[in-house]
Amino acid sequence: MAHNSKFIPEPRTVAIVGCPFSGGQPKLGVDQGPIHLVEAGLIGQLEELGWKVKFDGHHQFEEINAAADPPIGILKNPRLVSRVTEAVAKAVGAHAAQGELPLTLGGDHSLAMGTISGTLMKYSDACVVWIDAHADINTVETTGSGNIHGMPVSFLLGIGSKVEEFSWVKPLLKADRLVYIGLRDIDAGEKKILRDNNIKAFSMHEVDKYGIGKVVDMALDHVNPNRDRPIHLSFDVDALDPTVAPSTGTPVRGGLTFREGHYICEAISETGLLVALDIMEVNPSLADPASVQQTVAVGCSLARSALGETLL
Ligand SMILES: NC(=[NH2+])NCCC[C@H](N)C(=O)O
Ligand SMILES: [Mn+2]
Ligand SMILES: [Mn+2]
Repeated sequence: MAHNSKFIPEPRTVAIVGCPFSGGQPKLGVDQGPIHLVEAGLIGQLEELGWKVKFDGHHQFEEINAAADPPIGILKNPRLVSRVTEAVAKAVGAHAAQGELPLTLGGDHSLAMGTISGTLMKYSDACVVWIDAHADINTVETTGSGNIHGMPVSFLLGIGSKVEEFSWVKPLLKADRLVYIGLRDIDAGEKKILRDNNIKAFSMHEVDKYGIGKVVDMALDHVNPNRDRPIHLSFDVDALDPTVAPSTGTPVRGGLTFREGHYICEAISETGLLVALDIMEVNPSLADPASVQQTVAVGCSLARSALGETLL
C-alpha cells in the first residue's frame, strides 16, 4: 500500500458498511447502489491494495419498522431516516472504535448523518471533506423538497430548529471543521446558511479558477492546517459531471472531471489521515446499462484512490 495511515493500525482493515437505503429522497433504486458496488468486485480490489476487508453482508434496514411515518412538517420519511441513520452511526462508530476504517456505500446522502456521527464518536477532532454538487445543508425552515438527503449537514452542525425525532443526532460537527468541493446547485436558503456560518466551500468556479490541486490544498489548509486531524471524506458521486457518473438521482451539469474526482481522493489518501469514507448516491436504476456500469466502476475507483491506489 502506498501511504502510511496515521490513525488506522496494522493490519489495516476497511469495514464495508453496505447501506441499501433510499428513504432520504424519492427515487427508487439508489438502495441498489451498494449491492452493485460490491458485485463489481470492490472487496477484491481493496484486498489487492493490501487492505484486510471486513464485510458481513449489507445492512437489513427492512427490520426497521416505520410503517406509520407521516411527514413531519414537509420532511419525508422522518422516522425511517432517523432510525436507519442512527443504526448506521452505531455501526460506523463501532468499526471506528476497533481501529477499522468504515467505508459506507450508499444509498442516499442522508446516511451521512449516521456516518459522520459515528466518526465523531471515536474522533471528536475529525474534519469533514464533503464532495458534492449540493451542500445538503437545508434546515427544516429552508428545505423546499422535504427530502432529508438535502439536509444531513444542518443536523450535524445543529443549525435550524430541532426535530424531536432526530434528537439522537448530537451537533458535534463545528462549522470550521467542514469544507466542500464541487458545489454548483445550492438553494437560496443554503447560500445564506453557508455565508452566515462562515462555511468554507470551493464551488466549481474555484475549481476552474485555481485548479483542483490548489483547491484541495486550500480546503485542507482550512480544516486541517497542521495535517494532524482525522479526515472523514463524504463523496456524493453527483459531484462528478453527469458524463462521468450519469446514474445518480440529482445530476447537475458542469461537474468534476474523472481525474478531478480521483485527484481529491488520491490527495486525501496521501495525507495518511483518512479515517472514514462514504461513497453515496449511486443509483443503478437510472440511465442505460452502459451508464450504470460506468457509474458503478467510478464509485469503485474513487474508493480505491481514497484507500491508496496510485497511478505509478
Ligand atoms: N444528496 C443529494 N443529492 N442532495 C440533493 C439535494 C437537492 C436540494 N438541495 C434539496 O434540498 O432537495
Ligand atoms: Mn449531491
Ligand atoms: Mn449529497
